[in-house]
Amino acid sequence: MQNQNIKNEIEQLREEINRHNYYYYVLNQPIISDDEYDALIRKLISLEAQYPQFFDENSPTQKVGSDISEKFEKVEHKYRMYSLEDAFSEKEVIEFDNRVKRNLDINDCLAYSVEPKFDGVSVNIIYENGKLKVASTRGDGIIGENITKNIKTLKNLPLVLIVKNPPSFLDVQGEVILTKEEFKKINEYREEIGLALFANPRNAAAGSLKQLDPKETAKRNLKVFVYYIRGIEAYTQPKTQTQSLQILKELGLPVSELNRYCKNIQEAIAYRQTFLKAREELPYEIDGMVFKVDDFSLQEKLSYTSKYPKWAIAFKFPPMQSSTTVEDIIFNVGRTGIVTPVAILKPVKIGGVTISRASLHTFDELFKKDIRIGDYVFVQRAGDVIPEVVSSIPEKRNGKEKHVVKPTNCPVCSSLLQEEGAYLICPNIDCRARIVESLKHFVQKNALNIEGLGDKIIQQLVAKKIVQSVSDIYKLDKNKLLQLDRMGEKLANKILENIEKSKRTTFAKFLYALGIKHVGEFVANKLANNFSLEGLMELKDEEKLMQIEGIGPEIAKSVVAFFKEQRNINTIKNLLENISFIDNKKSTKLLNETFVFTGILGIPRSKAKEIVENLGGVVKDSLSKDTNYLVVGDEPGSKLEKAKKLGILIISEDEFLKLVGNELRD
Ligand SMILES: NC(=O)c1ccc[n+]([C@@H]2O[C@H](COP(=O)([O-])OP(=O)(O)OC[C@H]3O[C@@H](n4cnc5c(N)ncnc54)[C@H](O)[C@@H]3O)[C@@H](O)[C@H]2O)c1
Ligand SMILES: [Zn+2]
Repeated sequence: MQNQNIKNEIEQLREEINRHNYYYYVLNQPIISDDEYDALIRKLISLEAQYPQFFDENSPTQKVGSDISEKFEKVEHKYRMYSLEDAFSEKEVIEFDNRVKRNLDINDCLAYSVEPKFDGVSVNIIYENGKLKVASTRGDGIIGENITKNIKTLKNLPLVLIVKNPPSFLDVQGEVILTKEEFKKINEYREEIGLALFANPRNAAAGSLKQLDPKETAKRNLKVFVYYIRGIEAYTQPKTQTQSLQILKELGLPVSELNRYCKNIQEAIAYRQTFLKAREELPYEIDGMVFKVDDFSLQEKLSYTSKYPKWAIAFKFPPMQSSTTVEDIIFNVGRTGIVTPVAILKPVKIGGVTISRASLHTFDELFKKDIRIGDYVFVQRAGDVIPEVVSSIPEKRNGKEKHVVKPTNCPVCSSLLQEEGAYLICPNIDCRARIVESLKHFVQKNALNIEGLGDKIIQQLVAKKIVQSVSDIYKLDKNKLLQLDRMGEKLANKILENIEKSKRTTFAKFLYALGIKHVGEFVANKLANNFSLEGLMELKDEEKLMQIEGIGPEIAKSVVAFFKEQRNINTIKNLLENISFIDNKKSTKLLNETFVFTGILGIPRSKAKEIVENLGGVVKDSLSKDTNYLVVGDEPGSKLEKAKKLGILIISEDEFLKLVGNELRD
């Protein structure tokens, strides 16, 4: 009886996973997040291992998920296409390394080719006598779909190999991907015309690649990276994965710059570690690093399971996306009066952080995305920005979900709200919510950095009318602070000390702290570099502002309007009774010098960038002839070699800090 129950459970799991495979691979519209899917797979793997009597070669644990639709002509692969085994912890990876060594009966270290695991669509591409002949999708691994016409629209893939004697036959595998930016654009467009949104760039890439009309594919700006040579004739035969990647590069095919040969598993793990944060700055998604046993003769000995090579493992990153339910949608009044809908979520862990609210940006977006209270949604976190709701999952509705109604009055001060373009605005400058938000912004780390003045304290200060404008912060004293709940001597002293410290700041930080609409840190720096405070107050129109690169009409308009408002001028004057600027004038120490960074630095990259920009320099992501300095941290990437070739000045982090001098003192 017990066995019957287990069998049922296994079968139900298989059925459920197959259903999700269909949503994911064929429709490109998953209804659960990848981590939920991975959990189902893991559960099934463990049950199947425990109860081998229920083995089934058709189980989704034994086969790659098939993306075969009825839309395209079929192609039989010359070489079978596999998936990859996953690992989620260092322990699992070490186990893998040990298992491989055991199977090979060796004790020495194993060298690996470590490569980014692109989160895209697997494709097989065949060149004959240097010409692109056929391209196909993975399909079920044995038979794929012919997407040659679509692949030919990819701009970074050569149709002809430009080497003197190209191989007579070349069979490669790679990944078609979409940049994060392009993904956003596609979803914005779909939102506009009322189509279901893609949950992530991978699904969007798959949807874009498998368009019946190649012209549609061409519009999507897809890219491909190749990572396997599966067959090559009349050309150098690679003996290792590292050599294969070199040959691919030499043939002019797009190969990732992030691939690296690592002489043992520790080095491989350490290299992957450097991408935990760095991946957020890459223009496309990678969801892990693939470790491949480098030596082909060893690969051959290890061979394959029915689903993946036994010589490779994907060491995944914690996912940045998950799904959860919307428990409520509330209206938040920002410091500029803009009212935004915010989703209150059933708490969910994403990339190690618990998320319980997510922005919905504007009401237009909320309605277009059709997010309802009670909905299941995909939620995404990127870097330090506020998490956002990507899309709802209508398949999971039960009919009890509630639509949101646009408010007519400010939820805080009850003023009648006004429509301004895409925005809904509380026009009351004295609205308590606006003051609270202005204060929160003002004391932020990147603004005037007044630690200790937390949200709860600010709310009390405003509710008790002790503070009614940002400049009132400088009128605070111990007596006033001690009127607040949960305020002790010690905290009060600390806050006053920090307020004192904030009185010396840079002009750029001051401008940013004012909370002018559309003026973030970047624009504040630009303004500070080009204008004095008087200059900004004297602006008659937008023209002068718009001559500055990076400042468009909308920003310019908002800046001019801000300095025209007498209330704001008064606030500035009151603030300047206490605040003075250091480095008020733009430093020209590094004027127009170009910097590129590589490897891990002791200080955050953002900080290094800020320092350079404050001194008039420029930071770029990639090297060119015009680069002046390459700053090298620990474990530098391929940029180091390239810089040597280009004859660029290479300096260490210490040298860099010396070069920028005092700028680091906070
Ligand atoms: N949310 C859902 O409903 C759902 C459903 C099905 C699958 N999925 C997701 O898809 C995963 C399974 O998909 P999969 O079988 O394609 O496996 P995978 O995406 O986890 O890994 C295998 C693939 O990685 C790709 N890859 C990228 N870079 C590579 C490199 N440098 N070298 C080699 N291969 C590289 C290849 O295309 C290969 O096929 C699941 O773990 C899950 O995250 C989600
Ligand atoms: Zn209001």
